[in-house]
Amino acid sequence: MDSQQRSMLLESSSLFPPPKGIKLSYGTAGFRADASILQSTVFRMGILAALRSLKTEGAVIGLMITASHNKVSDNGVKVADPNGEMLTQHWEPFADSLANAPDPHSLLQLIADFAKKEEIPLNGSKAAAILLGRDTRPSGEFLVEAAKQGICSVIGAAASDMGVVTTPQLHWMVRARNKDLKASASELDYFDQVSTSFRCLIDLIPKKSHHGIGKLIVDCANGVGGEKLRILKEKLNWLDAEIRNSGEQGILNEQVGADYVQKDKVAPQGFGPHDVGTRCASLDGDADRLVYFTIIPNGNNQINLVDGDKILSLFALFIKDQLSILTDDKNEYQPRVGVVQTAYANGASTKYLNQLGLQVIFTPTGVKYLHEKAQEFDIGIYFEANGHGTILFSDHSLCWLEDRKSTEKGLEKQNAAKRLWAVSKLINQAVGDALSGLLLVEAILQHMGWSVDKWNDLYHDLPSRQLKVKVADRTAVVTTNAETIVEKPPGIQEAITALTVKYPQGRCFVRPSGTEDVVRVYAEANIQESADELATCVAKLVDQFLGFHS
Ligand SMILES: CC(=O)N[C@H]1[C@@H](OP(=O)(O)O)O[C@H](CO)[C@@H](O)[C@@H]1O
Ligand SMILES: [Mg+2]
Repeated sequence: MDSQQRSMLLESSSLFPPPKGIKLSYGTAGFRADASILQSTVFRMGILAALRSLKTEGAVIGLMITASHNKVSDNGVKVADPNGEMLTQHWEPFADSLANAPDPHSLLQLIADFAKKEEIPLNGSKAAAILLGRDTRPSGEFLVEAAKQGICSVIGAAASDMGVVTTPQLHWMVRARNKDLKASASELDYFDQVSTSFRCLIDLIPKKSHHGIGKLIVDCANGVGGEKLRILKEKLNWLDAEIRNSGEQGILNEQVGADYVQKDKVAPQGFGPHDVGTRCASLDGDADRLVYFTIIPNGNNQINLVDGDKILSLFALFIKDQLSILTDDKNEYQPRVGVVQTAYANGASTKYLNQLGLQVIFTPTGVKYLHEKAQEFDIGIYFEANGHGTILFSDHSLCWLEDRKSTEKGLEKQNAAKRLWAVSKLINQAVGDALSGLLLVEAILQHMGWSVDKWNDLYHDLPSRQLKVKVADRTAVVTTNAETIVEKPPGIQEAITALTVKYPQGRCFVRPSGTEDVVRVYAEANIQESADELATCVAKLVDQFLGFHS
């Protein structure tokens, strides 16, 4: 590292002292904490993003400032790699050390050692490019400034501020700039691609199933999704959607949004008995999660939840149908389709997907794991139960589709190829995206002529319950087998198993959250009372083993 670089880093980092007595961790989805303590972390992630760009031959790297579904006073930061995916896991320990370095000199030493090990040129000879985005949190403004200062303290690095965007939009732009070589890919290009491919799917609907499926109402969590959906709606003359909770009045994520709706299984604020019978959807604060629901008549705000597992099942079914039109000759090339879930997937969904003849694979929680697994297939579909997911198409499957849609003689086959091609353009190839996911759900329902109830009837969820337990040190919980078994502390797994076997169709697991300071408990059983009871008993167990008892 040359001396100018050294002094720039020392000088700028002295302006951003880290919070005292707090250990930060990159976690399931980047750093998250109360926004007031995050300036130094975001500044340092600006440096990391610049180093990552230098390491990847000047590829564009993304830096998103968001705390997703967490409360408005929180914020967070995560890095997007060149193809728009989450930062490579191999750099996470470096992110942790950077965030926790106690003073400018130790920070400098860490950077120098890491740059040497990774052979990153730090002499100003190469350029680095970073795209910045943020959600609607007020703290985003000053945190973006901290990120810019971090980026600018690496010689040769330049930041482009994309302003307020959804998390998936930022990932999409990063990918487009690197992979599709659209150097100027912007939000407008995103809207163009998404709306064009959506229209293409609608135009390809066979005439006989062309009957309306009625209005959709979307809860936008008082976050960034409201404004973006409004823009999309203007571009699409076919989208009968009413936008609610767009942030003009209510508070971000407060009794609204996909996380609230999915975890508490109640209607968000602003929804009520007058919405009975209407198809409703909910986005989270940064619009990378999507769930659907309907309001139960006289149900005291209770809902029928149509979660990520059911969105996954709808997508899988549609893709399977189109592929079977396209490849009815068994001698033909058959793309390998795979489905990826986590332990939070409802057992009934896994059973349904298996019955469809699909290969289902489990990974630990966190889209970085699901995404990685889905990439092993020609068409990989992944979803977390909470509504985060997408469909990945391999380069090989895209070439095949491209060829089939132009050379195929039969109209039906040609249309099936065109539909699958449009799906690959509509659905975000970088990360789960509530807006493009919503448009794909709407297009498929319209294609099938299905009501939301018909969709929800694909299978019936096993009753489940999720609880959180505050413990002294959640890192004391170590799990294995895609988080379904607890290895440490010793004895707790045996106790959980002994409780679980008492309930018909019982399934239960615990794991430390990667985004909150809690241990999560998940229980499933044949009836709701049993799922509730099992979850409560296991939560007590967790408290006995790990609670604040001296
Ligand atoms: C049970 C649950 O919903 N967990 C969520 C939550 O992670 P935890 O590690 O469980 O806190 O936030 C992650 C990031 O948004 C998301 O990927 C994950 O699915
Ligand atoms: Mg989110």
